[in-house]
Amino acid sequence: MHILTHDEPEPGADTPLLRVDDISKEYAMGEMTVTALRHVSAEFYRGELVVLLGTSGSGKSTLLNIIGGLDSPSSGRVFFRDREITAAGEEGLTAFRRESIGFVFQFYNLISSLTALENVQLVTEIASNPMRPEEALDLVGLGDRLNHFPAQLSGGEQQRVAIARAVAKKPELLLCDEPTGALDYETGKVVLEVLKDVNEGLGTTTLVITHNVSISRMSDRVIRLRSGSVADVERTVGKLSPAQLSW
Ligand SMILES: Nc1ncnc2c1ncn2[C@@H]1O[C@H](COP(=O)(O)OP(=O)(O)OP(=O)(O)O)[C@@H](O)[C@H]1O
Repeated sequence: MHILTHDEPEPGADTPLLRVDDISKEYAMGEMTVTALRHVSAEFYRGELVVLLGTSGSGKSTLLNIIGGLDSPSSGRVFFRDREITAAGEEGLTAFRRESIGFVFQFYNLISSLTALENVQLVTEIASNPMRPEEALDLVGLGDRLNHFPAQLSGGEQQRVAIARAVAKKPELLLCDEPTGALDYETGKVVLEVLKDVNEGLGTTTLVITHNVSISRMSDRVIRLRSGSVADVERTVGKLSPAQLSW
């Protein structure tokens, strides 16, 4: 049975890898102001797999983009270990994204004129301590598709190339925005298996945005957003593997 208990830090993992401290985000839309996030605080620990759950418009992507240094909050602070990334400046943010963060989006964002291997090489060439691109593609089960172009790959395979590209630089934090949103049920599960393997095999702290409550059962913790606020944080007891999930 799946039981959730209230949030407690993992034993021995009391220093968060990343901490979001009272962030709010407002967008000016002509005369109007849209509030995407309201006083959100959260902590993410090394090696965790955290699911960010919430209905459309609840602020999930905004939070993920701020965590990854793609966007900045209107107020509040974000710390990566003891470094305040909200005070980093453009150059510091670029280095943070390049070295420490891997992104996986719903639509794979591969370069169509480059092979799977070349798409991954784009990242490994600029990272300071990457794995070999072949190794990254092997990790996602695509060691035999190195020279395929995106159009010669299925949606699930393209998403696995995108995951290989994101993890090849050995980021400490992998941020995934609806990674199975464009995939059918079975293919989605294969992609979730790859994310689990990366999380467990490499110890990469992983955040996964989803609308799908069932996917939260493969997480260590679930953070639920509602109208831009954290509605609930729960630890998953009786974690399931993606193969055991159904929806
Ligand atoms: N660039 C922007 N300009 C104006 N408003 C924005 C912008 N980005 C997001 N918003 C608004 O902020 C709120 C939160 O958006 P966000 O994309 O973070 O939600 P979400 O939970 O990820 O939704 P979805 O599941 O549909 O992707 C929404 O009301 C959205 O319309």
